[in-house]
Amino acid sequence: MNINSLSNFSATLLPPLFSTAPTRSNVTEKNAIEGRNLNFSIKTRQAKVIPILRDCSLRIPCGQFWMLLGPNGCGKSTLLKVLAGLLTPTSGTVYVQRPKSFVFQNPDHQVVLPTVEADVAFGLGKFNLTPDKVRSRVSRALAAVGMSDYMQRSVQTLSGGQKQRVAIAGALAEACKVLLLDELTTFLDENDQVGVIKAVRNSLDGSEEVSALWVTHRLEELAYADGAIYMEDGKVVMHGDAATVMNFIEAKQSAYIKQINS
Ligand SMILES: Nc1ncnc2c1ncn2[C@@H]1O[C@H](COP(=O)(O)OP(=O)(O)OP(=O)(O)O)[C@@H](O)[C@H]1O
Repeated sequence: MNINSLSNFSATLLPPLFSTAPTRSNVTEKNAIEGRNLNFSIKTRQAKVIPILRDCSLRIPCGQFWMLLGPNGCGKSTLLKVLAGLLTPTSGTVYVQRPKSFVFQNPDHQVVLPTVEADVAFGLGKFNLTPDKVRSRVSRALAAVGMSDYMQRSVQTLSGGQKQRVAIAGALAEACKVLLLDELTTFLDENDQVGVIKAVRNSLDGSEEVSALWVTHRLEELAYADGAIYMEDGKVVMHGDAATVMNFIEAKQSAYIKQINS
């Protein structure tokens, strides 16, 4: 069943995760990402305030691969952009380990240089590294995403999934601690979907330092995750280990099917 069918089905609200806002002194060092009581609203031209995120709290431990799920329009991308610092929350507080990197849904917005090697090396210009160090970082990052054999390839000849993996390698080469990944598999065929998701899993498994939050509406992708957050209507309604969240969503699906059949 498509997860979008559940959007109007009632959800259990969680008790608050935190009693205080995260600051440099009270943030849990073992967490890569913490958001507390995040609200985000937009104002229309008629000055009407529309809430998009409502009191969202979340906590993602270091070194883990988490997914953010929920029906279309529930606020997943908005929450990810708030965590990335691309949007400022109306209220609430955010802590995300640095350096962090946001990988877009459309790799053509991110993979821009002529060859794979040049593209992955692009972000390293600011570090003043020797050519040998640059090459070594690029090789390691491409190995982590299973793209070592593509170093000299023209990016124009890559599939969508391979471009996504190059974009992820670019973030890894810069020693990013947190990857924020926005619906990377939406436009990919099944092979490329699995390739990209395994590339992220592999890059985390090879380093305890990297954590990732992956936005998706494909329930089957939860099989690759350590933990997950399920949202509806701008709210976080469930978070925890991947199996618990999977059970929660499946129970909602069963209850929904029963309801429409009764
Ligand atoms: N700048 C904006 N102006 C008006 N509405 C917005 C704006 N940004 C987001 N929204 C609305 O906020 C809600 C959440 O959008 P968001 O893109 O975060 O959802 P999503 O869960 O990522 O959706 P999808 O799965 O379809 O990508 C949607 O109803 C969207 O139309």
